[in-house]
Amino acid sequence: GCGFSAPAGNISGQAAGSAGSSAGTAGEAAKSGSKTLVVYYSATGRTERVAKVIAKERQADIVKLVPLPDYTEADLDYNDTTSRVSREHDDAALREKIQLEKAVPDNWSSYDTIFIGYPIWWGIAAWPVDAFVKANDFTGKHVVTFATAYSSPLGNSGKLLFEMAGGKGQWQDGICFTGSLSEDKVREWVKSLE
Ligand SMILES: Cc1cc2nc3c(=O)[nH]c(=O)nc-3n(C[C@H](O)[C@H](O)[C@H](O)COP(=O)(O)O)c2cc1C
Repeated sequence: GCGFSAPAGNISGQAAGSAGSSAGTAGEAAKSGSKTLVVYYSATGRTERVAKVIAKERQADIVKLVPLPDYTEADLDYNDTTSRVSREHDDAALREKIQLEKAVPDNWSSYDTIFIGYPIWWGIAAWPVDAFVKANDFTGKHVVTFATAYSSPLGNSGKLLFEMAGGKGQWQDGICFTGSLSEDKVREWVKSLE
């Protein structure tokens, strides 16, 4: 078995754009000169939803990682042992060959905090993120990982990415959102980091 079960429910719709303002957060960030970037990969949109809430909450820039070529629905079929993800899962050499449309975000050196988001694939970070982590220097940066999954935790996904980054930067395990996504829960988590 693949060790994970189907989601308990669909993404629950939360009204976007609450009346709450994050101006205070932005003000504090501006004062300390801190600049945040949210970088994510998302195959089916769940991690993207979380990433957008984080970026809004932190007044951060946001960048989506796009694999070249991108994954089709058939590529993502983990029940098919011959699908692209299944073959990549079985063969680390294939994972290492994955290219991104753009691996180095614009103005990389201007950010001191980087949120990295990804879906959990077979217990680890979806591997399109690997190419991003390997292509950038995290020296002096504070990194927070986050993920979405049906049921799996972050596990050692963050530790593995930290190793791929050559042990550079100050990395902190964030959170893995499972089951139905709640934008309120994402906001709560972001606030708890401050
Ligand atoms: C190839 C593949 C492997 C997956 N492996 C796991 C897993 O090990 N544990 C889990 O809980 N969910 C797993 N899932 C489910 C995804 O983690 C989950 O649907 C995630 O929220 C998708 O995020 P996205 O919409 O940003 O791509 C897997 C999905 C795919 C496509």
